[in-house]
Amino acid sequence: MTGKDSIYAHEQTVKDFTFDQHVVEVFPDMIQRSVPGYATIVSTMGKLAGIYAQSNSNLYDLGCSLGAVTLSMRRNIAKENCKIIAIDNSEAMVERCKLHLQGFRSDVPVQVELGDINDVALSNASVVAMNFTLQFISPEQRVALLKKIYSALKPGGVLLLSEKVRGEDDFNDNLLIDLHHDFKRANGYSELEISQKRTAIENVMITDKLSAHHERLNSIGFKQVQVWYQCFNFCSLVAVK
Ligand SMILES: Nc1ncnc2c1ncn2[C@@H]1O[C@H](C[S@+](CC[C@H]([NH3+])C(=O)[O-])CC(=O)[O-])[C@@H](O)[C@H]1O
Ligand SMILES: O=C(O)C(=O)Cc1ccccc1
Repeated sequence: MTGKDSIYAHEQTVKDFTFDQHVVEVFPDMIQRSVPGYATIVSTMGKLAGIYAQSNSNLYDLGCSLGAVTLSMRRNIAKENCKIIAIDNSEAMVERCKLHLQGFRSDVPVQVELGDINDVALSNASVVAMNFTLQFISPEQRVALLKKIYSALKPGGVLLLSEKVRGEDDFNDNLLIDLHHDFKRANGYSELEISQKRTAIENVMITDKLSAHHERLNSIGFKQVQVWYQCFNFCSLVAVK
């Protein structure tokens, strides 16, 4: 059903990256070959959701794409009366996500919604997952979104946040970028693909330093902020209310 990512294989006038139908068609291959440890991150976010899920609460997957984290969380929820709400603002993603989820059975209800996570209301949450989504939110909207998430979380609830990060200084940023590009080369991406993709995401994906994530989450009120995964510039952390 889905194919190999060759979106930037041919020289082109590179436009800003969007999550359109072409991207949907190759998304599983793209993310797997672009994010070191993606499968581990998704499965571990499911396990963490299983640990932190509370009975009679909502679990959110914000920027759900094809629902990988939703499926992983759903496999691990053992508490009663939990509901997963998966939200994405790409119509193409949401449509494919709904089809994808129909292929699996579970007693945990899932609601897939088309919406901008900056605008949707969140409530009664024990788990909020954002797997590589915050980096696509404009920097000036990030604090407001994280405050909204914090308010929606029940005591003891968690934010599961994965992000591509900027190195702490220029030298280390370039080191992480070089190591990531080696990873992409090893996964079959050409120099042209790597460089054109970099141009495409330049204006739409603004990364923060890991230290900035810590500072922002602490200042919003999260009690424990723990990085549980890092490979090159890809991190995942758990922040408890
Ligand atoms: N304002 C917004 N509102 C809602 N969705 C948004 C917004 N901005 C971007 N998105 C959505 O966030 C997703 C980011 S991909 C997440 C991978 C997934 N979590 C996974 O575990 O496979 C990461 C990547 O491809 O780098 C896309 O589907 C966007 O449409
Ligand atoms: O494709 C890349 O090289 C990226 O760095 C983009 C990216 C970042 C985080 C998750 C998925 C894709």
